[in-house]
Amino acid sequence: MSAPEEVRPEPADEDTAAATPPRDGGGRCASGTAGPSFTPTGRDEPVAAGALAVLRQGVRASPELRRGIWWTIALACLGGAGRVAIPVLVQQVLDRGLTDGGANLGTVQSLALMAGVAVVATAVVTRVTQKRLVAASEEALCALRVKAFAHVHRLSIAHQSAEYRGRLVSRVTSDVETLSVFLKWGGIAWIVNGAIMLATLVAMAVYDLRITAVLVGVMVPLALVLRLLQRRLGDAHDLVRSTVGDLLTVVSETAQGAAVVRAYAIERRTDRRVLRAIARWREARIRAGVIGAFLFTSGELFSVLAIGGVIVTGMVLGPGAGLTAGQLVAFVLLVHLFLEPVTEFTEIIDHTQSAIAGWRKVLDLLDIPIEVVDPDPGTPLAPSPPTLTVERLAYAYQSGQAPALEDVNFTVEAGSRVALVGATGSGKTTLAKLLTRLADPIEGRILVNGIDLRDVATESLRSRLVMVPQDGFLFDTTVKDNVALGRPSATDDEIRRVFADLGLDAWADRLPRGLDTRVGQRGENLSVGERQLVALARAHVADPVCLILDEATSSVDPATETRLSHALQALSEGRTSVTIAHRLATAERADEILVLDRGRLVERGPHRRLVVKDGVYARLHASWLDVTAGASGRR
Ligand SMILES: Nc1ncnc2c1ncn2[C@@H]1O[C@H](COP(=O)(O)OP(=O)(O)OP(=O)(O)O)[C@@H](O)[C@H]1O
Repeated sequence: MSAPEEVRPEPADEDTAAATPPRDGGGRCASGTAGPSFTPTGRDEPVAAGALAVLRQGVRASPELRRGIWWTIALACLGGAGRVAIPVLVQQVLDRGLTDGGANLGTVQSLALMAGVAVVATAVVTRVTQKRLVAASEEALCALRVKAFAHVHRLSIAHQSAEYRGRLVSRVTSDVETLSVFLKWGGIAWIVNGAIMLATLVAMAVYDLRITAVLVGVMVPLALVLRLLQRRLGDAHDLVRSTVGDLLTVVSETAQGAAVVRAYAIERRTDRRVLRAIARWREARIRAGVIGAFLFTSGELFSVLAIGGVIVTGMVLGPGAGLTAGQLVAFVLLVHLFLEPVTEFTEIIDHTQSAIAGWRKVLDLLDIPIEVVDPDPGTPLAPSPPTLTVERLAYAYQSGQAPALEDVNFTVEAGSRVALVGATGSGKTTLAKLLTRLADPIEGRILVNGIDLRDVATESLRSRLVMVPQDGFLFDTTVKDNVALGRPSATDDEIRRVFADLGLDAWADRLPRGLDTRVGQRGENLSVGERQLVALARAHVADPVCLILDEATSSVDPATETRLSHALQALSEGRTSVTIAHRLATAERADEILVLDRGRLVERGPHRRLVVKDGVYARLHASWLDVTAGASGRR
């Protein structure tokens, strides 16, 4: 593995190309045109939305932040006023309590008491303000995470590809996290520090207008420098957020594909890819850090210049300036109070820009339109096997891209078993996803018992029409719990009966701890075929009236193959089923076969008829026979 230092970012390398799909005019497409209207990566570059616009949108997206905010601001300003009051009280003690005739004990005592009360009250008010801020920001952050997570789940399948997963994780986790410091401190500090500086300026101007004017004069260039740097810092933080997303994408993909990486001995290439992503992230952070550091030192530098300016002006004006001893001391304290927020501002700007960059990314995610809108209330489906009618169906993942499905028409009779076959990339999975409404067609419609799928009540759709995906995703819990996900109310006996119905009871009994065997992360303790067995049991316990099945493509051992095919047959009994058939036997057993070729339905009919035609199915069948013969020859 090469050292990270040797790695240099290569903007136009293969990985960038892989991680950044071509942009199509910002990823948007006109309404009614093909495909989703957003390309997640398309927005990962700094966008034009200004910081204030992001803040406004952000607060709108997190109403928790507005709750009681005026009280918090009022308390924060009260705390600020308390801090400004101390120098004024000190001045009063010096000028009114200590006169030429000696100390005026009564005045000193009452002023000292007032100062004491001011100090305690300021501390209490500041603590209450902090508590309110922390509570409001944690509530807002939690709600924002939940909202972003829920949004990710409702996104169309075009946004759910593995390529974007890392970025989506980054949006829900680290991008939201950038808001934390800003919401707990930075946001309110803008208001409080601004108020303290204003109040201090007024107090100083009352004591001496000339010295105050010098102080302001020194600070004006700093304001210009800060403004200039702030924009650059914003861009730098935007880049940091984008590179974090890219890094998570590469790392999650590499971790998920660890077996393939090892199998093909592509560790070095994979390492290089990860290191390149790390290098891009590191460089982006360094750039943001350098600008942030420059900002901070600028604040320090101008503070020193301001103090110097005040001292020199004081000396030039001399004793004839007309300032009392108390006013002089108060003035020095006020200068200190004025400069404290100035240096703090440089830090706040850094946090603010980082938060704005993160917020922008999260808001962009929430901005991705939900294309599959739940009907309200929607029509429930009858509890009997439905007839499926597909009319002029078309779908494209991206605008401008060749459609994955085009002008597809067919009917699946109630209770019949249909096999979907076709070469890889012919559109089988896309059709299955449209049949289960993971996305809506861009043209045409799907009818279930004459009801447009878009009008079917969501709960009814999910319980009556179930999809068993190819990878049969399992959660890191027991076999029983994974099956129970199909119907959480299912009892242990019912789950055992499901395995018996599918002829899988003997297999389940042979598992190390029967149905209580843990399946590991993503079900990795089980083989691909066994995972699908559990997924079939899960579908059976849900007791749907219509099944959309995607057979596992990986070759499985003969015993599991037999179990799978028996279980599939038992599962589709008395149900309308559409199975993406990757196996000869499944296609042969179906009542009807639909043959897809480059997104179009090119043949349909029973096996015996299609196999004798000189068409796509006959060729597929011939190649299956070859593969099967080769496999049995090897055995
Ligand atoms: N998330 C996606 N974004 C963009 N294009 C996609 C996406 N998923 C699939 N496609 C494209 O849509 C077309 C149909 O893909 P689909 O997965 O439906 O084919 P398939 O017949 O199921 O293939 P296989 O048998 O290999 O699973 C292909 O050209 C594919 O590249």
